[in-house]
Amino acid sequence: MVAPTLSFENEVFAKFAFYAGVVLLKTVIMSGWTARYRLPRGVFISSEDYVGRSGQTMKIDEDVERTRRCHLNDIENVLPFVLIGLLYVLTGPTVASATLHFRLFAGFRLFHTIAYMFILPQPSRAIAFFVGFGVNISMAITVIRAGMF
Ligand SMILES: N[C@@H](CCC(=O)N[C@@H](CS)C(=O)NCC(=O)O)C(=O)O
Repeated sequence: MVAPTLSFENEVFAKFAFYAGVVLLKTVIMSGWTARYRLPRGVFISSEDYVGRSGQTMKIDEDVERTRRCHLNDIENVLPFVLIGLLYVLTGPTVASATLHFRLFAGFRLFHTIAYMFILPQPSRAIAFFVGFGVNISMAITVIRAGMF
């Protein structure tokens, strides 16, 4: 068995890097998604953004706000996944168990964005959130137990 290191020699780490990369990229893309609504609609976040745009005033746009909420929800969940996941890799989980955790998190995080941005009926977004939340809790418990014993 390969020692549980943060190295691509370690299959668990390689899988973690792949899925963490996917969800981090998705989080980064949310900025572009927000801009896609802001620019054509002339909806900006701060007063200085309106300088030189005659006739445009500050306003709230539901699509911009929805995209911002989706982005914030990613930040609330993806950053803990990356941090807890790194520690979890070092606990030496089996490849099967770790892959299940990573796939569930990444898959349901992507689904959370689809449910939020395309306004799927609840509880679709709530389910997507709770699966990812459960993965983070499960990995955190594994890390805490490994540190205790
Ligand atoms: N910060 C979240 C914590 C709970 C959470 O993430 N809930 C999920 C499932 S309902 C969600 O998609 N919340 C919407 C959001 O964060 O904008 C909130 O205020 O809702």
